[in-house]
Amino acid sequence: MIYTVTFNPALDYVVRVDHFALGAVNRTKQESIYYGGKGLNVSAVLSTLGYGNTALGFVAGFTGDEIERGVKGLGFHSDFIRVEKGLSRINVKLRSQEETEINGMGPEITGKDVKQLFEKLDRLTAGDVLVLSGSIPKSIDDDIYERIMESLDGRGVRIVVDATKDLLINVLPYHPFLIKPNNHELGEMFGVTLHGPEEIIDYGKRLQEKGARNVLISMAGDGAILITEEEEVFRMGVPKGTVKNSVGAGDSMVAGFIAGYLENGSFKHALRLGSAAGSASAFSEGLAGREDIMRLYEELSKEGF
Ligand SMILES: Nc1ncnc2c1ncn2[C@@H]1O[C@H](COP(=O)(O)OP(=O)(O)O)[C@@H](O)[C@H]1O
Ligand SMILES: O=P(O)(O)OC[C@H]1O[C@](O)(COP(=O)(O)O)[C@@H](O)[C@@H]1O
Repeated sequence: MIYTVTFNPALDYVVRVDHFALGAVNRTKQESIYYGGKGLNVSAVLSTLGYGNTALGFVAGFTGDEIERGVKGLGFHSDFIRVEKGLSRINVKLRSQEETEINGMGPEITGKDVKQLFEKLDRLTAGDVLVLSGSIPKSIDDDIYERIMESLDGRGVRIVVDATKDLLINVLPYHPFLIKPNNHELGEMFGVTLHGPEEIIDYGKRLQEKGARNVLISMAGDGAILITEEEEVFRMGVPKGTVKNSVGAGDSMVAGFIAGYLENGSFKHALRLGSAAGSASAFSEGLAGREDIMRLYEELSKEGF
């Protein structure tokens, strides 16, 4: 089975404003709401690609009710824990001259709530895949992903972590199967700004030295670099297309990578399917559909990637 965990699900409120002006009244030209949060996006794209999975996580308040109701239509099974204090987030994604995001804090999760999550995770067995994705609410210590990995250590569960800073650094000694920082997040972890592929590969390898098995570094419109546990380095470009909304591109890439790897165990195929899914979502208003992903997969193959 594949499980995803989203500590901080969200309603993504995507608004388009012509020439956004700070400190003035702006009016939207277009607005949409999506069910978001990194793990939920991974769950949705996995199910689009034919991989059934269960989304775990925490929801609260009326926004949490709506997330719980809405994801029922996205093709995966959900098993959320309802928490009492606070609200699930509404994350604002402002589309104007530039893409600006305001991501909320999320509800208050107690020790009792976290215990319930550990009970659910205790069902995982050898061969299962677990995706730990996204930020955590302020009420939780940033060793939580590490504690989850520690509790599953030795069970043969493949764990994928898509998080930033300490949340990610702390899990590395537990040998996650895959981590997916973007190039900016990779630089931030080491307090540097990275220029060019050589530096990115160098710093990616440092994460491997700290324990990660496979490191996938996404670089938005510049594609991605994969450093595998077999000491191979693959580079991937992007297909042609017009970006409509890049929210969820990284999550789609993670889902495509997992689906591709589970299909035949090939890292090259996983990277290509992950990249096709990432770009297909960047070229869509919401998350990508299967047809678009497969079309871009063929395009990347034809271009020799
Ligand atoms: N502007 C874009 N054009 C084409 N593909 C893109 C674009 N933005 C993202 N992608 C695809 O999605 C992947 C993940 O996007 P990225 O923005 O790096 O992730 P994140 O959202 O985690 O920061 C990229 O590696 C690329 O394959
Ligand atoms: O948990 P975080 O880091 O605040 O991110 C949450 C946001 O990430 C997203 O899952 C999108 O992530 P990506 O653009 O990195 O794929 C949004 O749906 C959500 O609003």
